[in-house]
Amino acid sequence: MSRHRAVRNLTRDDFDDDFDDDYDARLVQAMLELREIVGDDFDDAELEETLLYYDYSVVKAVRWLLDGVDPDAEPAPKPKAAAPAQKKPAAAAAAAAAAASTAQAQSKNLNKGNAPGTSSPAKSAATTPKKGSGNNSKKNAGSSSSGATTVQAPLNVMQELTAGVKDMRVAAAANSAAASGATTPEPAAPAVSKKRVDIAAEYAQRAAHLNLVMVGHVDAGKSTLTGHLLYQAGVVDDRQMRAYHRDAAKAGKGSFSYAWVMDQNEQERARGVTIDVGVTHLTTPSGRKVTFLDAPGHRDFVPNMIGGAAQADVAVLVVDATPGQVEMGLSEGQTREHLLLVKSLGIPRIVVAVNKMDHPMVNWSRAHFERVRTLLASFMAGIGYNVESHVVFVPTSALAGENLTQRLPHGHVARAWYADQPCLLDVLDTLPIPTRPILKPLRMLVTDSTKGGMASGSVTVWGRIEQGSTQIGDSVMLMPLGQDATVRHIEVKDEAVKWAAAGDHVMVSLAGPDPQQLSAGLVLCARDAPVPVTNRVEAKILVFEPKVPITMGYPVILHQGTLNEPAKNPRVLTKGLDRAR
Ligand SMILES: Nc1nc2c(ncn2[C@@H]2O[C@H](COP(=O)(O)OP(=O)(O)OP(=O)(O)O)[C@@H](O)[C@H]2O)c(=O)[nH]1
Repeated sequence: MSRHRAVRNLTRDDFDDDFDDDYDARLVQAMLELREIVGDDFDDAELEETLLYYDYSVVKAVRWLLDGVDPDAEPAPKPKAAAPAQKKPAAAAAAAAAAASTAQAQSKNLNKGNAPGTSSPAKSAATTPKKGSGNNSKKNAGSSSSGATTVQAPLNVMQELTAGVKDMRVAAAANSAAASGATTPEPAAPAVSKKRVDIAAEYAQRAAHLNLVMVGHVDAGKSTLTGHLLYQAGVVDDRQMRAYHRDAAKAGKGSFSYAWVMDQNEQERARGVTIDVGVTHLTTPSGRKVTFLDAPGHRDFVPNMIGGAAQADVAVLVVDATPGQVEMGLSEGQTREHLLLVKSLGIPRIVVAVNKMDHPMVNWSRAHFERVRTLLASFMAGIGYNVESHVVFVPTSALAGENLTQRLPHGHVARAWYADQPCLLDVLDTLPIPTRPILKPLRMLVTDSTKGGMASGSVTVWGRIEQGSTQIGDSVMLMPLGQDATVRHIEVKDEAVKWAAAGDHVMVSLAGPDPQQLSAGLVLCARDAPVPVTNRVEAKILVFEPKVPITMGYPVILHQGTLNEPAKNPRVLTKGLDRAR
């Protein structure tokens, strides 16, 4: 790009002495980034002009070009100049260019003697960018309750507390920002662009998607079951599986070879326990997409398990059918703890895989299966599950791969009592798919992040979209940082996509945010409807079997996705006995 090129009415020669190579490099970099996002619908001059206007901010330029929204617009009484061009008349473009010139000059302290009337940068409300924005603006303003500092409505269950906690965490970090004047940003005018994907329409065409979390006591067989299921479903091919068998046997862990499909890191394999939540996907025979979150069963990793369960629609509880194991898991083990957590997180349905049915002490005995079913059903009913309608029991052998993706074959020892009944995959294929709030403003809880990504100068975040949707080019915001960002790349199930919606586990590359400030627990929000910031959460808490009285000052840890924070000054407002339902 030429260094002295005229940009419509804005000519660099006007202040050539003050442009240096640094500025050229910034412009070239910004041009490249902007081009990557907006595609070929705008010519170089338009991109350059917009970037100059917005002081090289790619995020703002995208906002203007794709959404038709001036990100710097304020409700000023008298517009002083137009925002930069989005296919607009030459006169307006000239005004914008002049304004850009002024803004640029000011930003570099050029003090070139600006013409009267253009002495302030043209960052006031300039043009009404696109039709329809007014109505949406009102709608969004109502739904975002900007500036709220207290979550007012008492919430019904602990699942709601978790939602509230998001705000609390947001507030905790925002408090420091508030000291420097930062507050919950005002909702900006929403965007409507002809280039945008109609996500609601595309979503209606898309295959159903279900998120499952595998929970249960340590060694019940969660990873083996998930790994074997993936192998039988063809997600893991024969060659890969042979390598797992070979490597596991070499390490003296032959019985864990299917678990190695899920337990990928060295520590997990050496210890024979899951530590991190493994995420995998398969497509069922009916075409629905299922995401598996393989949670750790060991008590040391319960916070990781909560992080996984918080992202799930349904829990698959894996229990060891060998004598004494269910009793143990239910008395002090993680079967009990996981069930309580799953219930408190609001997961409405449970599929129980009564596993290790092949074990010589069980040998696919109906009596063992029924014993396990009775014990668990009684416990689950006690914590509020409607076992009849919301819990399904399936006998399985994860190790032998029986009753996972195929029903028990003729001649199988259990056919006398389980003939032609559903295998695990059949059950997963018929579970109801929850309704997703895709039309609400974007909320994605960041569970992990890194500097860099699929495009230069970006950061990458992972998480599940809780509500709303996003697409490439979207203006978004990381809260509570209040940092603007532009969506540059999206992956769902390891595939690049143009958009993603509520329920999707996504990897999103963003242009704009400061990589140093990234952390789990941030919320990626719609720019025009950011999540409100608060430092108080009022919640109704579901308490299971309290062992000590809960009083003022009782220490409370709040879990939000992968983030765990002690609550400050917890106070009990009202007490009441209300059985869990
Ligand atoms: N006999 C028998 N053994 C099984 C079965 N499923 C798993 N196992 C064994 O149980 C042990 C633990 O299996 P994992 O899959 O690692 O158990 P897990 O529940 O994922 O363990 P964590 O994730 O660490 O809680 C391994 O030795 C498996 O081979 C089964 O169906 N039958």
